[in-house]
Amino acid sequence: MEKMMEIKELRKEFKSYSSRSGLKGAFRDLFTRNYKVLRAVDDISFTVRPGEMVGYIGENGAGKSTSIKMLTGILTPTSGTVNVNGMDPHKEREKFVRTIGVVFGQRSQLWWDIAVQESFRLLKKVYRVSDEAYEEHMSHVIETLDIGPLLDKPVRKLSLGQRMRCELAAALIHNPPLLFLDEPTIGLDVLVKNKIRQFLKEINQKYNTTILLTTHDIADIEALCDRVIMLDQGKVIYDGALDHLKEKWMEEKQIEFQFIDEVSKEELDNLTKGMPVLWHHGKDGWRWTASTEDHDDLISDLIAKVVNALKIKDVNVQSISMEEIVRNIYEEGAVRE
Ligand SMILES: Nc1ncnc2c1ncn2[C@@H]1O[C@H](COP(=O)(O)OP(=O)(O)OP(=O)(O)O)[C@@H](O)[C@H]1O
Repeated sequence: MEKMMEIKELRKEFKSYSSRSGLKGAFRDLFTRNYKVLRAVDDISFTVRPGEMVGYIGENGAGKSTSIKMLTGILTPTSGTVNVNGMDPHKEREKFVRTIGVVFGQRSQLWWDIAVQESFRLLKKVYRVSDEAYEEHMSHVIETLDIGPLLDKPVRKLSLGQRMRCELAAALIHNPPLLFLDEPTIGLDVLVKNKIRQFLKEINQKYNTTILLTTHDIADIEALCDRVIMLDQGKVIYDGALDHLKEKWMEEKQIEFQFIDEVSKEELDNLTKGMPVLWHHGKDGWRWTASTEDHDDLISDLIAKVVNALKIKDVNVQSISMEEIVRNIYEEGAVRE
């Protein structure tokens, strides 16, 4: 099997030093420091084939950025091995960066004060892209992303959506076989989001570009990725098809109750003892959601029990959304078999 990325037992630990109090403590700190070890990435392994679009997701602090930094050669692993596009990203850094494109939503690789076009021209030089290759490839990119009218504007004059489209174009100047995208649609309106998603699909189809996509917007993943890798506390807790996740969780129903009086979780748990129900807190103490299996009898039973015991203002039965599925999985920290 051909591989674009092969990650084995990858680990990154950070040491954080704590200082002791007082003068004596400070004196001791001179000789021996107390430190704690935080394992941000905890022996993760996976492979990615050429042309795959993989959603790389997890809660804040799950270890996504740290692992991507290792995959792009910015950080060295504590242990484990990384092979991306046939190289060790850290050891062969110069050669390596020519073969990848990176978009970090929050950081720009365009120069703030000069026209977008000038940034593109500089990057073209850095990546040693020939005029012909640039013309052929970029005229299409510029057209599809609809950034022609922006090219002579300095980046600082662009809106976020305009800038993100230019960032994407910049990451593609050398037509890399591999793209790392970190929150490429954050803060954008739906139209721009769709345009970017459409564009990513296109380049994936046209050039078989491999894409690793980090996002908190599950709709990005639904639109683009057949596969998701989910991290939690530095570990891979799910690696597989998004559809499969849906199948496992979609059989659920969410029943949202709005109560007249405040209720506690204990009360609700007691009430539905013996039933396959998980209670989640809503926006306030009056709102609770019960997740349960999708059987009519069960749902009627559950509602009947709650309504008999507690005064309710409103009740609402819904199928679970992808966002919620992911949130539930994060909360439980594991994927049910
Ligand atoms: N340079 C560092 N020194 C010490 N701890 C760090 C460092 N970088 C990250 N961490 C810690 O490692 C853990 C993983 O962080 P990381 O940034 O990889 O998470 P993330 O999944 O990318 O989160 P987010 O979605 O917020 O970007 C966190 O607990 C973070 O505080």
